[in-house]
Amino acid sequence: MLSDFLAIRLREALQGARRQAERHGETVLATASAPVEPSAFDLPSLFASRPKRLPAFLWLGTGDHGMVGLDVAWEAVAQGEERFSAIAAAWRRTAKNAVVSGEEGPVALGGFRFDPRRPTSELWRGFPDAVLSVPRFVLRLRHGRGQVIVSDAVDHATDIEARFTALLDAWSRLRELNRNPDSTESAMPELRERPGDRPAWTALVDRAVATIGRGELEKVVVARTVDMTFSAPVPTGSVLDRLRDANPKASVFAFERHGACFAGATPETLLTMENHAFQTMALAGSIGRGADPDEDGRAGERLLGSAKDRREHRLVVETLRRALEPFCTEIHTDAAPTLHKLPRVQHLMTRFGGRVRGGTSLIELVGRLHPTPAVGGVSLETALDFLRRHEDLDRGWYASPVGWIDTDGNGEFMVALRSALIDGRRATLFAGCGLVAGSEPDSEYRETLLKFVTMADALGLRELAVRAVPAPRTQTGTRPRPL
Ligand SMILES: C=C(O[C@H]1C=CC=C(C(=O)O)[C@@H]1O)C(=O)O
Repeated sequence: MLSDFLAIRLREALQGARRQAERHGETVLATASAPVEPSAFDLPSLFASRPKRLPAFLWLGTGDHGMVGLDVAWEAVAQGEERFSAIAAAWRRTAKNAVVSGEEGPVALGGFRFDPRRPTSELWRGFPDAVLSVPRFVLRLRHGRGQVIVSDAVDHATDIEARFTALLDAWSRLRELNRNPDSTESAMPELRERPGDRPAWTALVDRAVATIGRGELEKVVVARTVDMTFSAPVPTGSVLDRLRDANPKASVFAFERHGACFAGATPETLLTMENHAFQTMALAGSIGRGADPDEDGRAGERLLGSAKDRREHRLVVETLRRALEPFCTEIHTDAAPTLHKLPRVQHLMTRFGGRVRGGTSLIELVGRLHPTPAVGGVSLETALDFLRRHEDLDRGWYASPVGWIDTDGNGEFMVALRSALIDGRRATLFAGCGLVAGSEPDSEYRETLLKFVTMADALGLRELAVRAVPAPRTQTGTRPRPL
């Protein structure tokens, strides 16, 4: 049962929303919230206990902010190049009219497709070009406090009492499920590389470097996938637990749609906004972690001193600055890149902060920034054209913005890296590398292995060998080869 307190607020919000819907002749979002004891819930287990096929959302930010959303009260879907402005406009209208009873208004979570001009493959069938959803039930933990937020969409004909009872019933069923999280049975993963993958990667990198050599491109980020198969359905709750525990500097996300779950632990902030203050970062240029502090320090120094990685990074910094300038009254950045050390890999990072002009929309600005040259390239159109022709892969939501927004327009969007699409007994893992003049297929290949490790580890694969074996330039074998 909902607490009496929340039940009173919910009925009040539903009634208010119905009056508003009668006045305006459109659907209105009703939201009620009340405090809960934060320690009563474990967010990954709550996510994992969702009934099959119920849409579910998980967001674990780098601070103490996390939330789980279950089911959908309101959703905007958009297709095509204008997807960001369409979603921004839909949210602005809905947020403005929402009827709120309690401290917290509705929170919407969503994601975007990397390139809407590429056809959607079977793999990403449940993930449209852009979706923003307000979950029906959200449990949000922030600053050591917890809130349950219940939302529903109401129109002039909604039977408020029937809706109220249905929400109470649904919530008590979900609370029951929270006590029975998914099985922790070992799903015994196997990771196989498809036989043609390594030569295809070598050919792709060679082609990109040749295109760069001809002066047609400065940088392009190419990506590849590996598949993991499991003897039983992937226990998502344990995977998300492991992602959270192993990646304290990353934001952990999971979006479950139509039975498939897109999840990851990404280190890259695309844009956060709070009361006109924004933050973003350039993250590009990578090297592995050393086995001990000395070796690790030397690897970091090599990365800081690598002309190739500095060029790869500088293009992101310059492009971000140019994209932000028209929208900002103030921008400050780190004077030089620093090392961002993650468990298996370290990156060059330049942080940006400042203030946006009044009226700037978080989602529209996210659309202006995406894709940065950390996942796309320079020049952007030539890089996208290169990827459309030569990258034999549907990126879906990988390398794209995922995040959340509230009714004041504050929120957080990350670039969905170090991620995988989990569907029953199969997971497809994604990783990419920035290529500039001087990039080499073998070392870029090893870099993708380092990037796969985040998800491979969480999915229970203990030893993803990151071997320094040079790739055979031609390979004709047909047997799958373990990595
Ligand atoms: C494209 C990815 O990483 C980006 C972010 C950091 C470093 C990168 C690099 O060094 O290539 C990439 O630009 C990925 O993880 O799939």
